[in-house]
Amino acid sequence: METAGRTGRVVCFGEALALVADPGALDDPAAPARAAGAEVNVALDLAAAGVPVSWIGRVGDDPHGLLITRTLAAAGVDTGGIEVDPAHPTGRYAKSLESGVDGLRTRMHYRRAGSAASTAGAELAQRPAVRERLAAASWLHVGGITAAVCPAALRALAAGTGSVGVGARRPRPYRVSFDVNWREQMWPDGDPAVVADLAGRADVVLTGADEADRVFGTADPAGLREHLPGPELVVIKDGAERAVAVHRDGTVTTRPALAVDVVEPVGAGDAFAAGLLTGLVRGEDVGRCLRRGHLGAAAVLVVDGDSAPPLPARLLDLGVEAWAGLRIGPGGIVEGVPA
Ligand SMILES: O=C(O)C(=O)C[C@H](O)[C@H](O)CO
Repeated sequence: METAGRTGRVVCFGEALALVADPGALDDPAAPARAAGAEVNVALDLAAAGVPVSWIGRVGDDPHGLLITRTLAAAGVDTGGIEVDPAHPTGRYAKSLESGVDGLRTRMHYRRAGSAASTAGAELAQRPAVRERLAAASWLHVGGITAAVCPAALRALAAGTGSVGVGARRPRPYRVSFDVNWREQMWPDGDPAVVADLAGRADVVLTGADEADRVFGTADPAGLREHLPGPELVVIKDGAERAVAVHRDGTVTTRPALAVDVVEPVGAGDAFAAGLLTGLVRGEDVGRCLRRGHLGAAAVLVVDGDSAPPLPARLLDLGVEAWAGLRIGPGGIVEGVPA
């Protein structure tokens, strides 16, 4: 994928959330927390992999907004495109582990209604700090949560005024990656049309197999391509099994996932996206990019936070059998240590 003459910079746009450590403190706007939110996670994971990245969006003029901005900056993410909203708080969320029929599962508790992110309007796309960053970017990364929380801002980007936006005239000076991130509860009418439309305008689409079924009516690679003829690459993540990339000409690249002793899964999809983008930004072949996605996801699956640096890049070069023999746990590689 050519992004010649550009800096390799990725711009991530979405909702920042404060991940509050104690669910009982979720209503406290100063509760101890970590930086989270899908595109914030992607930005942190990209920065950890050494990819130049900016995060743009709105945070509240409150301790959590400051924490998120400082966390991003400390990780090396460009924060010059962040807007501070004096009138609305930063969104918050907490997670708890609860037992379900198939064992322990994560439950997420949100305080995001009326958040600073949700007030980002059409003017966001026109702000000089945003236009400058997009003008210099190789990639814009957004997703279905952005579409639900910041619809006006994303619509403006999708309108593609001039040379910037999800729907800007092609060839655009940068690629757009779109993570479907379907959240049923965020779409009261249950209609996935907006998300499907945005995905169709992107260059690279990431989707879980289950959400592909829900949003496009199929997770079958060929069938999905009929719904998404435009993107260069459609990546279907099939849980702990594999990731499948369907190229525009219909050819398919598949890479198995790693065996992982999962601690907590939130953020793994974002880490997969960051890994994939890391490879794509660097012009690597798609199989290697999928492996980078798995290495990123595995690193987040074994921590209770929502972002983490990817596992060592030397694992990318393992043969098929050595890769299949790896098992990753909280301390790193549990089985199948390569020489
Ligand atoms: O699940 C959601 O709706 C969120 O916005 C949280 C995201 O999953 C995010 O990745 C958590 O850090």
